[in-house]
Amino acid sequence: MSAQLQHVSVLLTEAVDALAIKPEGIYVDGTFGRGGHSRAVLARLGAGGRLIAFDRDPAAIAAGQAIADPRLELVHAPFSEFAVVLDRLGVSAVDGVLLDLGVSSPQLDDASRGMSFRFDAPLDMRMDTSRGRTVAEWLAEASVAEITEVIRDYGEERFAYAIAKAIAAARTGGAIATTGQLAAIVEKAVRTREPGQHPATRSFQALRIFINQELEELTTVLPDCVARLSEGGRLVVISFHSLEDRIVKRFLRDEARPPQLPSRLPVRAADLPPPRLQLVGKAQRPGEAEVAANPRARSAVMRVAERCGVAA
Ligand SMILES: C[S@@+](CC[C@H](N)C(=O)[O-])C[C@H]1O[C@@H](n2cnc3c(N)ncnc32)[C@H](O)[C@@H]1O
Repeated sequence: MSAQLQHVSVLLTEAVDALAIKPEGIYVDGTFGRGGHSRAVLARLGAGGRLIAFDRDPAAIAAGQAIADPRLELVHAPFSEFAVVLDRLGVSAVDGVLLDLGVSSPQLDDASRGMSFRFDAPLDMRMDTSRGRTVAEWLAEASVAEITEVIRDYGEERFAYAIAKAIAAARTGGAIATTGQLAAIVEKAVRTREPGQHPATRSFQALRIFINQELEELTTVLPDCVARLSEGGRLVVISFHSLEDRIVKRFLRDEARPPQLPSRLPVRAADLPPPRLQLVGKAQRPGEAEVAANPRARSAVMRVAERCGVAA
């Protein structure tokens, strides 16, 4: 791997500590990336432990082949297939799940992935390059209303409609095939610049989240993780933007809330199912030293919860 295409794991020690690893346990790393967290989990597992690591990016799975460890099972699949994959592997319960969401540095820094406006490259943005539509393909067909909705909802971009109209106007003259073309179109349509931020930042983030269905993936996997955690098992989630963190925060809060008694029905609190999770500590953010060493860590937020007693 070239020095440029490495990934520095965020909250590495904190996340692995939060998993409270039992040496003989079964763990899932839902986002293998370049395996920084996975290696640290393996280092704490005993000979009988097991780690199942997912990544939807074939390049991540290929990089992981370098780890020759019989305790590690690498799975090329989106983590929304968590339950199906665990069934296929004959695993009914696990002792911990880690999700380190979003994209890896190699995905952002490899120009050919088309995720960044820093390079001029084919407009792709898929994490899983083996399937699905590229952003260029989607932009060729989407309506102005659809493009507006994506850029507004996933990029929280004020100028979403102006950008969508500019995209629709530009494509009449030929396909928008490269990151450079898209960045130039967005730059002209955005009327007020945010200090220290490229005008295309929000639009690129929005299109990446949309094309990879990142929020749907997260919404699908969270309940499946809880359903498969053994008693005392930990769920550790690191998010990188407010849309993801909001989903994680609300999900954990709702799962940890004591059941609400219906006011007019004759139901006793003891008859209601207990909460499935309890929160472990508060949301944790990287310290100044970590952010100084790895600026991509600056927006990270880690939340941890533990599975409560599992009913027999
Ligand atoms: C932030 S990186 C993880 C880095 C990793 N923890 C490490 O230390 O090297 C996120 C990784 O998760 C993968 N990923 C993101 N969403 C995914 C999903 N829904 N299913 C499977 N993999 C996903 C990406 O392809 C990327 O490789």
